[in-house]
Amino acid sequence: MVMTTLLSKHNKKVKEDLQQMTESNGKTKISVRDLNLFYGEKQALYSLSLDIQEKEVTALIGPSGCGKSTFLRTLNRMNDLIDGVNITGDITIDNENIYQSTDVIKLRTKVGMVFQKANLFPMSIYDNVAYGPRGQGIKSKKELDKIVEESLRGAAIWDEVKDRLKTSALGLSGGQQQRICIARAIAMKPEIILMDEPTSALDPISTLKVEELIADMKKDYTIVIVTHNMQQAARVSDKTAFFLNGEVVEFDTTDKIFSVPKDQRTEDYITGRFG
Ligand SMILES: Nc1ncnc2c1ncn2[C@@H]1O[C@H](COP(=O)(O)OP(=O)(O)OP(=O)(O)O)[C@@H](O)[C@H]1O
Repeated sequence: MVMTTLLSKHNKKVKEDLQQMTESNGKTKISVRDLNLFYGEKQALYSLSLDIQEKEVTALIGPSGCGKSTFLRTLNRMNDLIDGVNITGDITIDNENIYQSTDVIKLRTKVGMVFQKANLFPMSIYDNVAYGPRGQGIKSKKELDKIVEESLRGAAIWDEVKDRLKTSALGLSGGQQQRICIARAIAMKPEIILMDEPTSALDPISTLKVEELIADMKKDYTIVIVTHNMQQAARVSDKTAFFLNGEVVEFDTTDKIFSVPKDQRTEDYITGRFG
């Protein structure tokens, strides 16, 4: 009963947040054209083409193994770290082809990432958030204090941790750790944040908090999120791409995907007939 009330309150808040936010400004932030990806001989992505709009939340859904995480990782060239990966096609961010430019560090600063499991360092909350900015050469305590506070506020966790910034981040709950990971990403001042099933290891209450946070964050960031949770995609995203066997079967507004999908396979998936 308590959970039902919480959920309906949460759904209402997320919906209100979404409504309050101005309609997308219609600017394409990420443009993908004819993208193919091979792990050695094995093809994992087939001729993907889609445009991701600035300051929108785009959800990637589909059954296990259909290529969602692989695609997500192409957006900040994380697949470059895997031996034998071969990519053809184009991805441009702000009209710059990210596979032609060699500055991968700059790219990963602009395109931050939050993983399925919180992966904090065994150090204090403060040092976790300050880690990236320090790596960029910021030494002034005053400046770092400001970045840490702003990032923790941006990740909606400042009030919970402001009195224990110097204690170990690993002492926090899973949900809090995930929000620190989001703060750590924000501290790098990215424009795009990729999230790979960010709530799959979290309990329902922490999940709600992260979802509210995502809805709030899209005023500042372009967010691409992989999720297995269809309700989550419906709640937090503006656009949804349905992946199947390495292809994008359908990409449209989330409302349309969940109410009037064009492709029978999308309908079968979202109604739980397979997956
Ligand atoms: N490092 C890798 N080397 C070889 N094959 C890989 C590698 N990573 C993923 N694959 C394969 O690529 C395909 C797509 O995997 P991917 O993890 O992108 O799917 P997914 O939709 O994110 O799955 P899930 O929902 O289970 O996380 C799968 O067949 C997978 O086995």
